[in-house]
Amino acid sequence: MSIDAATFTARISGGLIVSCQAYPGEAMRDPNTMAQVARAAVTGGAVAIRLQGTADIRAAVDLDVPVIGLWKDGDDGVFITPTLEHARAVADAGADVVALDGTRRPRPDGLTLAGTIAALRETHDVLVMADCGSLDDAIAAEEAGADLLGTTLAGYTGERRKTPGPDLELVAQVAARCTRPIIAEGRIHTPDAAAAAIEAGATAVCVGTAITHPSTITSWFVAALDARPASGHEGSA
Ligand SMILES: CC(=O)N[C@H](C=O)[C@@H](O)[C@H](O)[C@H](O)COP(=O)(O)O
Repeated sequence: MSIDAATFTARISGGLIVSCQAYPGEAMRDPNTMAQVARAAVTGGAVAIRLQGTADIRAAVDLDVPVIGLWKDGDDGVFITPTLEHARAVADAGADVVALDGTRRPRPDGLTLAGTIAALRETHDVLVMADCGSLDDAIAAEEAGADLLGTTLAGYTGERRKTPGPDLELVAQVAARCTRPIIAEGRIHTPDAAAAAIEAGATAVCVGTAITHPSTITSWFVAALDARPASGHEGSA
């Protein structure tokens, strides 16, 4: 399905987008598994789903909420849908919105962000979400023609401190300077943090790890238990 920017924005406004991703080598790295997790998130009220990889996007074509698709190639530098070719493949797989690196860093194919978005639009009727790491990124991405601005890369590009929770200061800065809808994304680990991101000016929030990455969630609980002095009630043998 193709969806226009106004309709998409209305659908996600004030809502929760759930990012369903498993990383290379992980137990849940399987398109059908991710599609099932996505369906469960929709049951819980997700207004849109973010999926990584063309196979995962194709496996979730039956979702009745819009899909934000991306293709991570590597994990260093420009790796979120880094080239026009990646962006076209994500659109071909059926994503309604193509999320791509929205930073000002050089892209591996030598295109600018504006050139990438323009060329993608020549061949595909999709929206573009720019994953940004700073206010300057967001301003440049808006000028380049992005439909949506994400704070996805805040804390990962060297321009912003990696805050323990969401970078609410950046959300507020982007809201004050830019006109495109803002998706607050990155390290939103609690319902209160999600609400705070909307208060800071986000149009919608996107949560990944805290909902869909059981290994990390488990490690949070384990760390909390390990941090306690050894005094648990062990019962009698
Ligand atoms: C920086 C980067 O590579 N972010 C990725 C973007 O798709 C994902 O690994 C994150 O899980 C996603 O942004 C959601 O964030 P969080 O998992 O913190 O809720």
